[in-house]
Amino acid sequence: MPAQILDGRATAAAIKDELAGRVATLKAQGIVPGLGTVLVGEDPGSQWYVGGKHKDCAEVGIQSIRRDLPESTTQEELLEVIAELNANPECTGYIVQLPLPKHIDQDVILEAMDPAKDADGLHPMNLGRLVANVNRPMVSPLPCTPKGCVVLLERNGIDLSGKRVVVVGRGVTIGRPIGLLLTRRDVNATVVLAHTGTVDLAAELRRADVVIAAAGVPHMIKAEDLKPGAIVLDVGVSRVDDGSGKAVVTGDVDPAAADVAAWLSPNPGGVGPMTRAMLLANVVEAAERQAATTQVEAGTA
Ligand SMILES: Nc1nc(=O)c2c([nH]1)NC[C@@H]1CN(c3ccc(C(=O)N[C@@H](CCC(=O)O)C(=O)O)cc3)C=[N+]21
Repeated sequence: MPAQILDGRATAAAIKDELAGRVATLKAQGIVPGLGTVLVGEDPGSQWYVGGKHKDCAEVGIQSIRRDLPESTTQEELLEVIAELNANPECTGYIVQLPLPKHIDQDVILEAMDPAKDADGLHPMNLGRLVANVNRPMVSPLPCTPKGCVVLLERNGIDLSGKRVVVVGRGVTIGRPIGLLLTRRDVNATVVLAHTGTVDLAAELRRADVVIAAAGVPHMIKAEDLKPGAIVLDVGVSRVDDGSGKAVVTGDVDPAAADVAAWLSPNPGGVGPMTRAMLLANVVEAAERQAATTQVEAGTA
């Protein structure tokens, strides 16, 4: 029996409907959530992602603020834009689209953001709160892609308690943080973090109840490496030539995995839309935190 599909588009659409209601509640309290995006350079993929975020915002009633800067922007100039968004009251949360050009130090930029406005959950303070396990919606944001993976499984009724999860890839946006979410008591999975230095990845994959493929290597996860009945999340995104000179989005998982897995998140159509929905959720949560603080200060809580 072919794998059941973890439909990220449908799950994200349901979440966006719920968020639209929360945005309306905030607006009734006089708070308008606003997402800022900072894009440096002209990479078509990055431009497409940023455009998508603004469309998503419009759909749920979040205002959006866009800062598109040329490739030649210096680190100092970018830091000025960060300072402006930190101070801008209309911007309740923002993201800096990654990757940044090579002449800019990503860590310096992320650290300069106001952690309370970090819609991606990638500020070192917020990642630190995740490590310290003090990270709850009313405290600070979670990174969007890891959160999107966990919510996609949850909303499809998949319980990870006691399951052996193999994460492939150690990048900061997914591979590194996701194990911290999956090993919380409320999720309760056991996690192996595999990477390019892993000896015999196939052996690790064969023992995995759940595979989270986030390496960014097209079709590296083969059907024959999977345990029959595995749950497979295809997170990696690559753009490859389809043979006619057209670039198509390709995941890390060979499509033949659908014959072996019990559940499969397709790519596109799986974790990507969930990442976008979680960004919106982070913006709404940040505005809700702001609303709660304002009420406490006004003595109306
Ligand atoms: N600061 C920052 N935050 C990010 O969250 C971030 C980033 N930088 N840099 C790039 C990666 C990648 N990423 C995706 C978001 C949505 C889809 C997505 O929605 N994809 C659709 C369509 C794919 C297509 O057709 O191109 C899908 O999977 O169905 C994919 C990938 C966010 N990232």
